[in-house]
Parts: sequence; C-alpha cells; structure tokens
Amino acid sequence: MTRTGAVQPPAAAVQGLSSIKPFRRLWVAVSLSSLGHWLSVLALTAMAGALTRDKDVPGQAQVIAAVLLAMLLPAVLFAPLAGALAARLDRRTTMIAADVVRFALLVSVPLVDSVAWTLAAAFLVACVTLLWIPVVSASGPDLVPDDRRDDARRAGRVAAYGAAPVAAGLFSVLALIAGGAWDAADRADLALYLTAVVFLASGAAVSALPGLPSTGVVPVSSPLRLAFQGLRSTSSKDEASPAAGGGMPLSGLALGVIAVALSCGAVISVARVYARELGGGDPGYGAIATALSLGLGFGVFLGPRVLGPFSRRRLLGLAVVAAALDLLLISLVQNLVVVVFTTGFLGVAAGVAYAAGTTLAGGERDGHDGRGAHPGHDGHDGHDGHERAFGYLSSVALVAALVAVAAVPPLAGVLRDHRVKLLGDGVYDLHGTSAALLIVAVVALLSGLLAYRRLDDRRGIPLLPDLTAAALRGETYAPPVPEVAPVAPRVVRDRGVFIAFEGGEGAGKTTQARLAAIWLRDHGFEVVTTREPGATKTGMRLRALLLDRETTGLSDRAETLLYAADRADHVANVIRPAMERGAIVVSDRYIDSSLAYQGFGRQQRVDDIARLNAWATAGLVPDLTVLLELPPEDGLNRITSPADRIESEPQAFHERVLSGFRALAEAEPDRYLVIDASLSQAEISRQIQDRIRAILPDPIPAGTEDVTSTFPAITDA
Ligand SMILES: Nc1ncnc2c1ncn2[C@@H]1O[C@H](COP(=O)(O)OP(=O)(O)OP(=O)(O)O)[C@@H](O)[C@H]1O
Ligand SMILES: Cc1cn([C@H]2C[C@H](O)[C@@H](COP(=O)(O)O)O2)c(=O)[nH]c1=O
Repeated sequence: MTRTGAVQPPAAAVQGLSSIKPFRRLWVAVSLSSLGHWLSVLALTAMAGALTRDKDVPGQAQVIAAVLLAMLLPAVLFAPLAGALAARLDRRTTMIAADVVRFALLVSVPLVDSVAWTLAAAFLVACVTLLWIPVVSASGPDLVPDDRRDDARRAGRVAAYGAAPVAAGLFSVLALIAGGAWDAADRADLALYLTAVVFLASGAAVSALPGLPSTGVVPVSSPLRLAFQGLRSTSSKDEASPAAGGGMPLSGLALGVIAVALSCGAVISVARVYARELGGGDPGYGAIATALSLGLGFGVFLGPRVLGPFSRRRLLGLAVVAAALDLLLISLVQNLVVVVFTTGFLGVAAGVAYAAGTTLAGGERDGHDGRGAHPGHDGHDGHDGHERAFGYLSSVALVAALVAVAAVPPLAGVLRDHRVKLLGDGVYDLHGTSAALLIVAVVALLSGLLAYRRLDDRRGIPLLPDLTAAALRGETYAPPVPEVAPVAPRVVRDRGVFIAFEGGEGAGKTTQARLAAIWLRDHGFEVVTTREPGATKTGMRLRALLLDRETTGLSDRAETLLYAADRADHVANVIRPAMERGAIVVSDRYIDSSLAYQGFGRQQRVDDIARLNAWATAGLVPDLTVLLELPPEDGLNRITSPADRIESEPQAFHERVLSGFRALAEAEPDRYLVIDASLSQAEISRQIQDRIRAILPDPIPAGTEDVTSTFPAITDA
C-alpha cells in the first residue's frame, strides 16, 4: 500500500523482482503450490459431493461443508503452533515435504474412496499447508534487497490469491470436458489426481531453487486471538485500532468485514449443491468459484482506483451493503447464469471492502491521527501498520467465514424446500439452500447498513453527487453553501481595511500574512497583524484550551462557541479599534475557519455557525479573504512541531475542511482570492499584492501629497 492509502498495483509489486532469479523461481513454486491449494479445495468438495450423491441435498450440503470446515479449522486453531514448528525446520526440506505429503494425500482419496478419509485428508492437507505458509512468507523477502521486501510480500500475495481464479477456471473446464463421458465420481478423481500432480510440480520447482535461507520464519499470531483482541480493543470510538493509532469507529469496520465474510462464506458453503439444484453440476460449481475469486481480485485492484478521492469509510460501507444485496439476489433468483454473474459482483464488492478496510485499519489515511500514522511521525511504521491491519482483517474474515460454512448448510437442511404460492396461478420454489442464503443476506444487509451508518464520515453530504464527483470528475464533492441571512447588517466604516488569510494546516497563512504586512507597511500604511484564536489575553487562554491535546471530550458545539468567544473578544478589542483608526488589519484566520472546521469538518450546520459568528462579530466581514489552497497531506507535512488537537484529526476531517473552504470561496467569489499554495512564497506574495492593491485606500488623505510633495510616511503598528 502506498502512503496515500492506495493499494499498489499487483503488477507493480512483481515488476523488477522477476529479474532476481532465486525469487523468480520461488514465486513460480509458490504459484504452483497455491494453485494446488485452491484446486484441492474444489476437488475435495467435489469428491465429497460425489460420494454423497445418493443423499438428499441438505445431507450432501452438510458433508461438503464438513470438508470445507476441515480445511479452514487448522488455520484457526493451529496457526501459531505451525509457525513455531516451521521456524525450527529447514525451509527447502519443509516446502518439498509439504508438497510431497499433499501429493500423497490427494492421490490416496480416490483410492480409499470414503467420506471419512476424504474428511481426514482435507484436514491433513490443510495442516500441512499451515506449515508451508510461514516458510514461504519468510523466504520471499529474504531473497530480495532490503528495500524490496514489502514488494516481495505483495508479490507473494499475488501468487497466493491470484491462483484462486485460475484454479476455479481450470476446475470448471475439466468438469466440462469430462462431463459428457465420466460420472461425478470419476470427474472428482480426475481433479484430485491433477491437483496432486500440481503439488508434485511445485515440489520439483522448490528442489531446483538455489540459495534458499535455511531456517527462521516470521512469528504467526492466532487468528482467533487477533480477531477477538481487535474487536474488543476497537469497539469504543476513542480506542486505538489494532493496526495503528487508529481510533476510528472500528465496530463499524469489524461489522462490515464480518458481513462481507459471512456473505462470501455462505455462498461458498452451498455453491456445490446450489449449482446442482440449478442444473449446473460441477462446471456450475467451478463457474461460481471462478466468478467469486475473479471478482475479489478485480475489486481489490480496481475499487480504490476508480473512486480515488471518495471517502474510504463511505466506500467500505457501500461495498458491504452491495455485497449483501448481491447475496439477496443470489438467494432469490434461482438461475445459474444470474447466480454466477451476481457472485462475480459479490466478489467485486468484497474486494473493494477488503481494500478500503485494510487502508482504514492500517490508519494510513483515516486514522485518528492523520499525521501520526505516517512513518517517522510517531514511531509507527507504515508497513507494520499495514501488516497488522492485514492480519486483523484476515482473522476476522476467516472466523466469520468459518461460522458461515458451519451454519448455512445445516440451516438449509432445517429449512427444507418450500413451494410459495404467488398471485394468480404462479408458484415459487424456495429451496432450503436459497432460504438459508436469504437469511444470511438479510443479516448481512442489516449489519452492512449499520456499518455504513457508523463508518460514514460525510453525514449530511448526499451520496449520489458525492459518488459522481469522485467517479466522473475525480474530486471530492463540496455541497453548496446555504444562504445565510445575516443577523446584523454588514459593519459600516469610514476607514480601515480588513484582510483575512484562510486555509488548512500549514498552507502558508502566517508566512503570507507577514509578507503582506511588510509590503503594506513599506507603502506607508498602518498595519495590525493579528490571528485567531489567541490575539487577546482571554483569547490566548482559549487558544491553549482549544488546541491542547489534553483537552479531550470537548463537544463540537462547545468548541464552536469557544472559537466564537475568542472571535468576539478579538473583534471588540483588536480589530474594530484598529479599523476605526484607519489601519489595515491582516488576520491569520477569521470566521471562515469556523465555517470550514466546525461546520464542514465537524459536520455541523454551517448556517447555524454563520449566524452565531455574525452575532459575535456584529456583522464584521473581511474586505478580502485570501484562501491558500493546499492538499491537507502536503500542509501537514510542512509542519514540524507536534500535532495539536485539531491538526491530529483524521485525514478525512482535513479533506472536508478544504472542501468547505472551496465551497465558501465559490459562494462569494468577489470577496475571495483563491491561490494555489504549492506555488513559491514569492509567487503567492505577488498574486496577493496584485489583489490587495485594488482595494487599498489612498495612504495619505486626498490632496496631502500635492500639498507636501512628500512620499507617504511608513507607520509601524
Ligand atoms: N509556498 C510555500 N512553499 C513551501 N513551504 C512554505 C510555503 N509557504 C510557507 N511554507 C512553509 O510551511 C510551513 C508552514 O507555514 P505557515 O506557518 O506560514 O503556515 P500556516 O498556514 O500559518 O500554518 P498553521 O495552519 O499551522 O497556522 C513553514 O515552515 C513555512 O516556511
Ligand atoms: C479560527 C479557527 C481556528 N480553528 C483551528 C484551525 C487550526 O487547527 C487551529 C489554529 O491553529 P493555527 O496554527 O493558528 O492555524 O484552530 C478552528 O477549528 N476554528 C476556527 O474558527
């Protein structure tokens, strides 16, 4: 993952590493072994189906689910044990032995030809795979230079998960080709033999590997512990995420991941029997598996790219709801073609949810401390954060999928088939499988909607324009600013000019306010430079209170009122007296900061805040507001001092503040000068001076210059 939260393209991860010969060979071996792994899931479940073909659908579904459970359980129960054991073994020997043992187990299944042995073999294959995984995970990064280790990990994942659609496609094709001449049992035998050969090929590829480091693997945490620790420690909004200094409402994230994993697990658990009920047999089963795995890969890769500036939290919430709706469709429309395509969409939604979820849990963009999450700021290493996030999410997903696989087939058995009478003469046959999927879909939909509500960080901003702005224009949607009826008339004054500098953190307001003041003084004006909050004695106390990170639990309304109180004092004691003297007041922030931060940032009603501030300032509006526009990440990176309470807000908060400033500027173009703050300081100053020149009064009362023939005096504030 990149620092901006985008998942790096898989191709980019592998690129360049292929020139490292040992790594390339290991990658081929891992791809083959992963292909064998996914094929073994399909072949063993197909075998279970063939051995129980005389049973009724629910009976058959339960045996197939038992095989899936046997393949999932070792990962949940023994992962740390396998990791510790693998650390002591020679890597090459372990990998070759794992491939050979899996070969032997798969060949034995058709020879023994019994349900009990199929189950046992599935369990043993999964146990051996568990030993193989940590060895391979540690070996890839050890074969590349230090600065490519992350890429090696990513490339490993591409090999492991990229093999899934290939395996499913291969299985489908095999089932189709053998379908005419062979019965289900022979087809399952053929798939098992083919899988065994793939493992043998992987073993051969490993044995040809030069220079594999001998021992030592990365420690493996228990998925159960990871999942439950993460869920416990993040169920309250203010606690840190397991991954990084997160603090996002992770109950929303967890709910979302659980809902998606339940949906996918439910489909997988009954895919074989559902395909049979819909007349698709093994090719149909393979097609469903291919659609799901292809969709997943597509979603992980494409989702975050297509909707670049779209809120990751909204994206995750939407993807979860979309996955649940897909499952609803899969359960109700009993047509194989529709089921295959909808399963593909379910995969896409799950992939998008996974990519957005990893970004969020990794705290790289949307963590509680948007800056702290960057490497070097608070000691959190981006890679560690991402790896922990990956581990946590995978564990939650694994446990939820396991629950679905264990629960859905028996539920289908209990529900049995029903004939529902429709209006007129129509009838609708609701299979037990469909009914079970329907129940999971409803649970997932409710969880998805709840997750969306909890995750949504743009409440009040309509979804459709927000989506369209991101998808079509590649920008964050800024809602139009509501018309505010001023409670007090604009202040009328004879003399003085008021210029405010606005913008996000580190945009250069202080720098430019100072340069403008110097320039104005050079031209003979009395200039008062000031700032908010904290220009008066009371203001300084308020500033300390507002910006101290120790100030916790301050409500949004109280924060708004404190900024308004500071402003009231500022206007009464500094700005107004200066303007009455005829001075030019240059203020670093003013009302628009409250509209942008407390309004857009905190998602409170902007017109309420405008009204409050109009009252606090008796309607004093700047003659000119200079908005320095800079992406929040760049501004925050400019600041070297520790982040204060507001700067520590998540990235999404600062994005909203920026879109708020933009909306305010668009609503009042005459009062605003908007400048790209990434330009040089000198260029920005030049643009500001050009604009200020137009609103300046004559520094010397009209006629004085003619009378005295003197140049205007320079007055210091
Ligand atoms: N145009 C620019 N290009 C690069 N760096 C700049 C530019 N303008 C200011 N800086 C630097 O960015 C940092 C922040 O600038 P400054 O304090 O003026 O920003 P600010 O908007 O007032 O920040 P804050 O929100 O903390 O008040 C300073 O180190 C400053 O030197
Ligand atoms: C006036 C005003 C300010 N803020 C926020 C914006 C900044 O994070 C701090 C001020 O710090 P700076 O370094 O002086 O820019 O306060 C706000 O949220 N609302 C306001 O009205």
